[in-house]
Amino acid sequence: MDGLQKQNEAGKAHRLSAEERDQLLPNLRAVGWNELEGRDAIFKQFHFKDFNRAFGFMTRVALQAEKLDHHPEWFNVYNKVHITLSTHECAGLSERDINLASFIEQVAVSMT
Ligand SMILES: C[C@H](O)[C@H](O)[C@H]1CNC2=NC(N)=NC(=O)C2=N1
Repeated sequence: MDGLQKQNEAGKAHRLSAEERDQLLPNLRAVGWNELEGRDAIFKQFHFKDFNRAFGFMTRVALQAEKLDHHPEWFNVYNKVHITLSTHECAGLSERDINLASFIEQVAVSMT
């Protein structure tokens, strides 16, 4: 299945409404995700024990990102991984970002 088919199946992404944000963001805020200023995106910094853990985490996230056809913007130095999530298609935060962030949290918990 190609990216376009997957996107059509998933439907077109829409920017989350204020009500959707009120419902979906508190859980992520509680575990350290924050909205960026000046851009409709969410951001979190992860710290691992060492590079092996950080890169193992990134590998697992990368495989899922490819499956979802939704990819993180990220930055890694040694044991730190900084992640920004946003949706190009709607130029802002969509449910796809919330879903990927939730998956990332599960992986992070299993790596620490
Ligand atoms: C053509 C391709 O399906 C799109 O560009 C996908 C790929 N990965 C993506 N990742 C993210 N974070 N946002 C997107 O809108 C997005 N779109």
